[in-house]
Amino acid sequence: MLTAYPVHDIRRLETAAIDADPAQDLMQQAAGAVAAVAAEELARRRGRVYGARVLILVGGGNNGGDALFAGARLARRGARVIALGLLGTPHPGGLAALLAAGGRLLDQDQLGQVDLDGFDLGLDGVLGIGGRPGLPDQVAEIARRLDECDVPVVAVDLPSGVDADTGAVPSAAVRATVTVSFGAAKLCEVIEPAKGNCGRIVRIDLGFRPDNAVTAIDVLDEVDLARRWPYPDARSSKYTRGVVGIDAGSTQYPGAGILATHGAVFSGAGMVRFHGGEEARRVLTGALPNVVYAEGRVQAMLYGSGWGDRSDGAEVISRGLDSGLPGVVDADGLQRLPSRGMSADWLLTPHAGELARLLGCDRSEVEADPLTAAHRGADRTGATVLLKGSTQIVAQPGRRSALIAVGGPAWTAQAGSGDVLAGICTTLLAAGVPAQLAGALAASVQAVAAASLPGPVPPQRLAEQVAIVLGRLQPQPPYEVDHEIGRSGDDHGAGRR
Ligand SMILES: NC(=O)C1=CN([C@@H]2O[C@H](COP(=O)(O)OP(=O)(O)OC[C@H]3O[C@@H](n4cnc5c(N)ncnc54)[C@H](O)[C@@H]3O)[C@@H](O)[C@H]2O)[C@@H](O)CC1
Ligand SMILES: Nc1ncnc2c1ncn2[C@@H]1O[C@H](COP(=O)(O)OP(=O)(O)O)[C@@H](O)[C@H]1O
Ligand SMILES: [K+]
Repeated sequence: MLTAYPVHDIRRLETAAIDADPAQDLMQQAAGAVAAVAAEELARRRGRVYGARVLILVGGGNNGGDALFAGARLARRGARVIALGLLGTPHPGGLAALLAAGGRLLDQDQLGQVDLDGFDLGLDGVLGIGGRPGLPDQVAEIARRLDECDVPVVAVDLPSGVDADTGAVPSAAVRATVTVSFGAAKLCEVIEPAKGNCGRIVRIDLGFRPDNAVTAIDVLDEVDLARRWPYPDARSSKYTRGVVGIDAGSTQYPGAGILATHGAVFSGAGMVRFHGGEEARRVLTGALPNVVYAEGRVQAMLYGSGWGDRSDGAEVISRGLDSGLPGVVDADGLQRLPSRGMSADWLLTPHAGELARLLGCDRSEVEADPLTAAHRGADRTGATVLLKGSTQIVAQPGRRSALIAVGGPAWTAQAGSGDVLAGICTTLLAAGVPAQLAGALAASVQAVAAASLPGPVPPQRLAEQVAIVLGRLQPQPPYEVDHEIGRSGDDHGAGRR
């Protein structure tokens, strides 16, 4: 699991690392790492560093200092390095090192002297964690031109212009080929759209020790998925595995109930009770005869997928809340949440458009800053929110931490995937997994299942793949091997030749 932090926590981790070893020179370590990554990039593209043309974009802070010291190292290896001083005064020590190594400094007025197309590599040292999102127009124009000319860019610590704290890209920002990130991961590395500006990420250990910051964002990987999934064991029964109740679909959208049921069954529900319409029942009876239609005990409920304009939706959800059981509200149910507020044990599964409607804002606002939107959704409703999309974020009401699920291929975004996902979420709630972890595990397993396939498949097939992936990931118990059994003792070996 990777943990990402907002800037104020990163500064705190940095201070602790410096206090622990005051003699270390973090800037030189950072510069050394940037130079090494830049050299690798140059070697890959043109065979060697010697003679390469390198442009450094230099801001007025320590980020520019890192870039200048890195540039000095490249200049000492024979690169022709030009630094463009863009914001404020360049770091004096870094500049002196670059000039001593044979590099040059140009200011913005001399930009006309350089042909951006002719550079083999750019180093982005405009802004680091001290940067406010956005770039002044002239800097934005240079960043845009480098991108247009396909000049590879190595970003120092983060791509300048992104919002390091949210992953938003409110206006212009550098698009990096590689980002050399120092110490701890920043939120912009793990949340779209900023994640897309980072390119490949190379993390450099500067001795920062992770801690349990209340604002930390945990990004799950396959190992976490396998470790945290509630696999049944010898003591399990269908009730400990969990009974899922599904009230989804409608005459207009019968498929949603069918797909949600596939999600619940193939993610390992102990039993599924289907409370949706007749059309869906007829299909399910043939496709999944294990599904039960009788009323009875359930341990978690799903509401809302494919409800359309169902008029009694708000009362149905309200009664579900009164029951004290955990529940999932998806799709059309999200517009029918009771005004008295929800419970953090409940999971809402909106995509950006649905969350925008809940918040009364534009979809673009949610897409531009999904982390903030997910937190607002949780605070506004009182429920846990799984915001779906290319970054799948699970936020809880009143908490600034969040979980991010494993990311999947973009083709997962298809009608019906959300219904399957809602069914998987409900299986996990029924098995007793808390809502935030349930949302993150469900979104992760769907993403891993999709990634394990060669290409797009319909959502019911994706649900089946979830079962295959869960089987593959299941940790094997550490069986004691009894070497005596089967060894050729007098009795056992008698019949063998
Ligand atoms: N503190 C440490 O221990 C280390 C810091 N390092 C580097 O230091 C960086 C942080 O340095 P700083 O705190 O100096 O911050 P930055 O280098 O990010 O720059 C901050 C400066 O830019 C200006 N500025 C911010 N946003 C702007 C915008 N949108 N438009 C125009 N000007 C803007 C600010 O007014 C300030 O002068 C890190 O990202 C990293 O690269 C590394 O050397 C490793 C160690
Ligand atoms: N660009 C993307 N890249 C990867 N996964 C995505 C992307 N967009 C959506 N997803 C995922 O695909 C699934 C489809 O969700 P959704 O759009 O809500 O489907 P539906 O419309 O059927 O409800 C979700 O798990 C979501 O997080
Ligand atoms: K930068």
